[in-house]
Amino acid sequence: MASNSSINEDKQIQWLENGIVKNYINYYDYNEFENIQYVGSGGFGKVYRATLKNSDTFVALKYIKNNSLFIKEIVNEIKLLQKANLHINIIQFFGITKRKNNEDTNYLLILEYADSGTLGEFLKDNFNRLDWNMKLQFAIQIADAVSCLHENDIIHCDLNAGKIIQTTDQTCRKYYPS
Ligand SMILES: Nc1ncnc2c1ncn2[C@@H]1O[C@H](COP(=O)(O)OP(=O)(O)OP(=O)(O)O)[C@@H](O)[C@H]1O
Repeated sequence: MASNSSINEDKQIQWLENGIVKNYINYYDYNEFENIQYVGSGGFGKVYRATLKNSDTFVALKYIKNNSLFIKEIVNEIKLLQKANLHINIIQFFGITKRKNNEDTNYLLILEYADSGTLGEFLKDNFNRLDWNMKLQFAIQIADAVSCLHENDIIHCDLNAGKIIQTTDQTCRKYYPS
């Protein structure tokens, strides 16, 4: 008899596969990515930087470990990201891809790539150089993004300077609503 966790896992995988077939989730073939480089690890898996073939634009590929807990997590993250996908200070979600790993299939989220590290790293190096105008800009952007999350009934639960990542344009900060 199938256990509860494997039934749940099947349901989550079904949701992902339906999303691909019915086009409520954009799907990209893993072979379309190149220049794949490791960026860092989090609680749920690893993050890589990559480009799509024939494109110079970087994306982040967030690999989620393959078991029922993490499949649930990836489905949850996709639902959250799709709700808050249009805010300038929230990392954009582009779709998913799949990577075959022997018998297993791993799903990866395709996200906008933030190329300038975390706000925490930035503050470590620049804290004494910040003027009030910059501090105000940070506060406005953070409050604006959090307000967008709350309008969509999302609570971040772990917002800190290590979870805020930056793009080259140092005036634009991005948040990841997981
Ligand atoms: N879209 C992205 N662009 C650039 N770097 C990213 C992106 N997403 C995550 N990273 C970096 O990859 C690393 C792992 O991120 P990840 O989101 O998996 O872990 P985390 O921030 O600890 O959150 P979690 O609570 O999900 O474990 C971190 O160093 C993070 O700054």
